[in-house]
Amino acid sequence: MPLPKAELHLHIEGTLEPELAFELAARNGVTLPYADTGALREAYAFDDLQSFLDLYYALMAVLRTEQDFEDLADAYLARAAAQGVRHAEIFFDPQAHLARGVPMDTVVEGLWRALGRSERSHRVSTRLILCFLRDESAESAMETLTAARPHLDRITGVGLDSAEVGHPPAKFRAVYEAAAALGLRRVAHAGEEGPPAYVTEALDVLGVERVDHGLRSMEDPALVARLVRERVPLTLCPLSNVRLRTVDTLADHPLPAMLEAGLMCTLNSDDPAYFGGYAGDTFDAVRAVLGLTDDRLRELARNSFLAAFLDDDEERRARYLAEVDAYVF
Ligand SMILES: Nc1ncnc2[nH]cnc12
Ligand SMILES: [Zn+2]
Repeated sequence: MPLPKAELHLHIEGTLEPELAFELAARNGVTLPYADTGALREAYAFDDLQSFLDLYYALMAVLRTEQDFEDLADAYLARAAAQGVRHAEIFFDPQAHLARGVPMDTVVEGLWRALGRSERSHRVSTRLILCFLRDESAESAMETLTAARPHLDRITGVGLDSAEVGHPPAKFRAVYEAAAALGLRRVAHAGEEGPPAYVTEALDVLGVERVDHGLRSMEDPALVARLVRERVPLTLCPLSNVRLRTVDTLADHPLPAMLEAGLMCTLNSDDPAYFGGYAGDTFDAVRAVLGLTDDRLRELARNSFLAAFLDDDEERRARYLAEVDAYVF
């Protein structure tokens, strides 16, 4: 039985496995520029974040109907459950779909068809987090939030993703203020490829409660001290960092140093269909390669539930934490 855990950094579009991509392409009459799943997998050799994003956005062409989004989310939840995920906070990128003529309604309601029954079908509780694309304009982000207004009963928070460098968090001050006024929780990618100053800005200007990645915080000792002091959760994604070449190899990943420094780290899979592993695979990999002790793995699992947006269901959080404490490695 795998260690119980929460997944807090997961792009649902990044769970699109090649097999499902071809199935949806056939269903929707979309022609993919790859002969088969093997040829598509061969394209998964990335130089950096942008080279990944180019393929990630291109493959979304197969996602058209509510059924497609439901199937995508259902496939993810089944895989996650098999790897010990008990709670998943799932990002989605509505602007990438709106730009292709797929309405917000189709995306949110399609995802919700899977998420709304996930506790029964997979024993996984869920939250949905709407991400703004930071390489689009601040006005577009605000329009997206407005388009999401009728669906806020399904949406727990907002996030910020896509190409980081050159798109500092402060660009999105107004939309984060509007999101906070609507009662939405706030997270943002920062310090993945961008500098530590973006992490500080995400905290101070956007008011984020968790930092997605935050890897480059390690370059700034004063920032590390602050993150430790304020117990800011970082949603780390080591397999993603290797595939996008922010670290050379998994053995070079700063996770052990980050834990040693007292940072509140969590382990996540980011875009598992592209980066070679889901949540359980990620735990297995860091255990094998970085030699983390059972106590450290338990700490990472506990952190994931402590950092989850479960404030409206503390009983559930306590149950999940008890499952972690009772786990025998
Ligand atoms: N790792 C990542 N960084 C930024 N934007 C993303 N969108 C999907 N995956 C992402
Ligand atoms: Zn991400």
